[in-house]
Amino acid sequence: MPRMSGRPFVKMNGCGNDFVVVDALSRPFAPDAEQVRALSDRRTGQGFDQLIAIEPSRPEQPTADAFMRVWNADGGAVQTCGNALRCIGWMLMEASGTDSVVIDTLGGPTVARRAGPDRITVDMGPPRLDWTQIPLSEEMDTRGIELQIGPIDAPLIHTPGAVSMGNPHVVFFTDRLDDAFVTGSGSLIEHHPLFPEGVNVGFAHVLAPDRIRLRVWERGAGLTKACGTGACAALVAAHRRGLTGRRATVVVDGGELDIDWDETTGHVLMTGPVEVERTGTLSVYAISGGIPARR
Ligand SMILES: N[C@H](CCC[C@H](N)C(=O)O)C(=O)O
Repeated sequence: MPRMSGRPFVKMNGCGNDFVVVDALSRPFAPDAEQVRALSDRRTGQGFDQLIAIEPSRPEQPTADAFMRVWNADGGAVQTCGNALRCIGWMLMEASGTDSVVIDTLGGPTVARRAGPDRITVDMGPPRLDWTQIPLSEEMDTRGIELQIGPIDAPLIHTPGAVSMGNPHVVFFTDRLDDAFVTGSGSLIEHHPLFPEGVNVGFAHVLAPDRIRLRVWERGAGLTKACGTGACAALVAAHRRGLTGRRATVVVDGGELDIDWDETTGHVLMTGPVEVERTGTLSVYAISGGIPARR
């Protein structure tokens, strides 16, 4: 892996959703899908849910402090990542000594602000709710789309909400959150033809009007410990169904996220922790002949 090995990185996570972060502000970083997959391997690579590059802002968003590029563990480049936006926001604020930064993504610009020690609030912008914005392959009411899992006459789960936070989400309301059900159902739906760009699949159990337990089978990464955009999508979908207010604590495997669908701006604010795990240099190992060989 001549172009990647030796590149410094920072390993971070937000509620356990973990990232390898590369600084590409002054030196381009353009791994191909195969290299991303190799780096994502938790045995022979660095291991991560998403790979993140911090790049100079794009001409389309000159007021942004930086552009955040996201790859899923499966090698696919995607629009955005909520938990990573908190981590990158924290890094940029630490570096600049400011209390807020604008981070542009393929899913649109966002604003990150300090919310306490190692806690960041990200204004994720407005949810996109039209079927063409999810996107879906046919016109449907995104408050409850025609989709189900299980026998036609006795579905196990059905009529999920559909929301885009710059990336596509479908949210089922159910109390079945065990690994087998989430993994089995999520992997079935992730590439369903109703979602031309694939989809992140949320399983939300509404515990109270201000509290949701959520697990997410992520597009391109599988079952993760947390999904920031998924938590935003779950709150928006729940409120649209009259199941919660406009604010809720979303309890994910790796912690809690506070989500607020602001009535005045229509924007979704996500607040949660950031954690630095370690630093290192990119490399992958090929096990050839039983002897690890650095490439
Ligand atoms: N799997 C997502 C990207 C990462 C989203 C998630 N990790 C988050 O914190 O928002 C997608 O393909 O759209």
